[in-house]
Amino acid sequence: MASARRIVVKIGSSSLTTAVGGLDADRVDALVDVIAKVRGGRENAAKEIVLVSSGAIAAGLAPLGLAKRPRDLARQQAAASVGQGLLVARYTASFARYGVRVGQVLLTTDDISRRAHYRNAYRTLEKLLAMGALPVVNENDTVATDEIRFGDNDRLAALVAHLVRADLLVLLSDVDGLYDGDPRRPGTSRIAEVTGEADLKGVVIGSAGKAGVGTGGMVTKVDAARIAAEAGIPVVLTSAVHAADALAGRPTGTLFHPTGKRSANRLLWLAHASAPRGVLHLDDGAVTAVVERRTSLLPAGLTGVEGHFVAGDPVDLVDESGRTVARGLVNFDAKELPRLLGRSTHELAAELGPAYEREVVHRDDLVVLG
Ligand SMILES: Nc1ncnc2c1ncn2[C@@H]1O[C@H](COP(=O)(O)OP(=O)(O)O)[C@@H](O)[C@H]1O
Ligand SMILES: N[C@@H](CCC(=O)OP(=O)(O)O)C(=O)O
Repeated sequence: MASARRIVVKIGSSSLTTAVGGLDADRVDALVDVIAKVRGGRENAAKEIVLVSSGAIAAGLAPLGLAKRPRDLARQQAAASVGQGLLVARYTASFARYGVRVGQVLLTTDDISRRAHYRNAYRTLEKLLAMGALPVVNENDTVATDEIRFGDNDRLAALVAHLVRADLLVLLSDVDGLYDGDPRRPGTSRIAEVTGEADLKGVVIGSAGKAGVGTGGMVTKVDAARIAAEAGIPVVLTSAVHAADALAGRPTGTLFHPTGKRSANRLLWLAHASAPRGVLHLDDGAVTAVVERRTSLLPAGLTGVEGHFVAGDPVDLVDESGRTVARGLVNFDAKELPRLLGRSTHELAAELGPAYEREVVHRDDLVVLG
């Protein structure tokens, strides 16, 4: 852990805002102090840090005269629009004390779920790091709709950690780790290490805390930890006041050990990040081919199509009982598919032209779901 060179740090709204709402400059500065110290100087930084920071909506509430987080998306987006500017201005000024430049990166689900966008996001983050800047990432709340929102930055942080091939993910919250029950109740204790699902058995994982500005509570943090651990990335979940320990690799909070191999999950993002835009129904033969033989999905094995998607969108592949067996990026628009159902690629190529010889979903763009 101490040797981790590239670290993604995620900080929650509850750790950046004051009790009465609005951005807490002192808490931002305290976090920046810790990050700037472990990162090292502007030249030859000892560690590369990507900061995933929540707090845009929370920071925008007071300036817009809102007493609490609004329920409707439009006002949340207005608050995020005002707050994101304030948040990044604050980080920029605070990191400037150490001569460190900040680069704002706002991501939508598309940026993580579509391959071309994914590569683009990767390139930008890599370049910022290579140029010695510190990326500050958030969801692009102002343009995201309910359907396409991550909604929580915990999972976004796990996907960013996977995207930049981080050595460590640090989730900072207002609670110093995962507890075996809601820590607001007496008699619960902190879990120091999680090595796999068995350690989470019987743990009561609850929703957001008292501050009322966080979104996911512990549920999304544990989900995020699972995603990262599955991708081979260790995760430390602790409170913002223990950030220095977490970043230095000293024991603190809850450590989630990696459960998967680092390279084995090239399409991890597809399974976890994408809101499927449609459903492809497969016959038994196609299910066996895709799930067991890991082949591409051809039109011959398709029995039905649902949804309004275009080529490149993520879709679910379901078996005859309606169970989702895989997810993939489809090569056709929804409206092209009905006439192709159950037909062989040779037949289609002869009838409609060589463009119709392609797979419905290529095996390189498929993840089989357990
Ligand atoms: N089992 C648990 N262990 C730790 N915290 C929990 C648990 N169940 C619920 N929580 C609550 O989750 C809160 C953290 O979530 P949230 O407020 O969304 O944080 P953030 O803004 O940092 O993302 C904690 O303050 C805690 O009250
Ligand atoms: N993108 C939102 C944050 C969403 C979120 O996950 O918040 P939190 O639970 O505080 O980490 C914002 O900046 O307000």
